[in-house]
Amino acid sequence: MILVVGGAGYIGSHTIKEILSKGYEVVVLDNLSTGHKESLDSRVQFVEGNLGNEELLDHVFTTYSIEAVMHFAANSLVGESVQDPAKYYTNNVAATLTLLQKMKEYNVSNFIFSSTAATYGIPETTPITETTPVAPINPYGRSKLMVEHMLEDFHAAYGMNYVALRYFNAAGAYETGEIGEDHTPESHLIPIVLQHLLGQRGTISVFGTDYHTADGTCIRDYIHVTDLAKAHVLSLESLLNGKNTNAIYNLGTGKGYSVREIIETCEDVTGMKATIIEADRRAGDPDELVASADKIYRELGWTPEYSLERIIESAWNWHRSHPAGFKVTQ
Ligand SMILES: NC(=O)c1ccc[n+]([C@@H]2O[C@H](COP(=O)([O-])OP(=O)(O)OC[C@H]3O[C@@H](n4cnc5c(N)ncnc54)[C@H](O)[C@@H]3O)[C@@H](O)[C@H]2O)c1
Ligand SMILES: O=c1ccn([C@@H]2O[C@H](COP(=O)(O)OP(=O)(O)O[C@H]3O[C@H](CO)[C@@H](O)[C@H](O)[C@H]3O)[C@@H](O)[C@H]2O)c(=O)[nH]1
Repeated sequence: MILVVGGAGYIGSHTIKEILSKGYEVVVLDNLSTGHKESLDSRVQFVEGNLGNEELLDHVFTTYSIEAVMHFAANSLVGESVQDPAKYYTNNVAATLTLLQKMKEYNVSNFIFSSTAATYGIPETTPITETTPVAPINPYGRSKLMVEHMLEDFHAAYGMNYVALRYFNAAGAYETGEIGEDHTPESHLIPIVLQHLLGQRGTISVFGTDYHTADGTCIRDYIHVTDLAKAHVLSLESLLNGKNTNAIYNLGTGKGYSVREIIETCEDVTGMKATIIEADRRAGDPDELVASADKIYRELGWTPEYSLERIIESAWNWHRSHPAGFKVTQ
């Protein structure tokens, strides 16, 4: 059985679909702080509660025969992490340490971790490889890097095997449209643009038009959530079959798109016109973040399948059919 911590969230719920399709059983631990019970596949077992709760973890590890843990649970708003770093170090670092200690106690030694491109901070070169120096510039990125360091040390000292996946910008929705992204507040560009086109937001603010990029707006690498999910399954199998014991991989497409290009592609996909406002830069946004995902291709054969158009089409399918997110009953 695979324990998916944070499985009621956006990326976790999509990854569960892929894990189940490979025949594994899943138990989810989630406190529903940002996740949605409605996003959970009916085949999973669900335990509601906090991952930092030792008694609850005792219950989970004694009730289920866990062979690996996937850990998606975290707070992940960069701005909030600057305002309230204690929340980030408590939930993303301290609670994760409790989980790792319990895994050690119960001899569960396979761990897959949701890390982030935010560990690189403002990189000097592009595309970013796993050997590009890490230098996070906010508490969110630092909290993720701290867990990566813990994993390195737990691997060396206790034989904990892990894969840390540094996601670039997760986007899109499940192909059937039954689950998708539903964050409150929503901070991510693509859902914001689509919500605007659905009439749910008056305008879109473009944060900064004087970056060192061709059109002056920030460039990011948008990766479909199902492509991310498939990388998790390959990582899981590489741990279970002993091919991997400790690895860090970037997960991106290798293609960068500017904020303006994203808005234009949303307009093309929907056939609608957006109203934009050129706003100030958002603190802590690097000019350009584009991944080299060669390492995971070489080692695990992973390659992303979704183009930007298909990412946005899938997101549009979700937002149109669920204008209020999971609050709508189908
Ligand atoms: N969305 C992105 O673009 C992106 C990019 C890089 C990294 N990440 C990382 O990927 C992971 C998943 O991101 P997401 O967008 O799916 O986030 P999300 O907020 O949708 O999902 C997180 C889930 O964890 C749960 N959770 C949080 N704290 C918990 C706790 N203490 N105990 C139990 N459950 C808890 C939430 O209820 C939620 O269901 C996060 O770790 C995030 O930092 C996301
Ligand atoms: O209303 C908006 C929202 C965003 N942006 C811009 O759009 C780009 C993408 O922003 P967003 O979708 O918020 O993603 P990122 O800030 O790039 O962060 C995501 O990608 C990171 C890795 O690259 C992860 O670490 C984070 O968790 C994840 O939220 C950035 O240049 C933003 O300034 C706007 O111009 N207007």
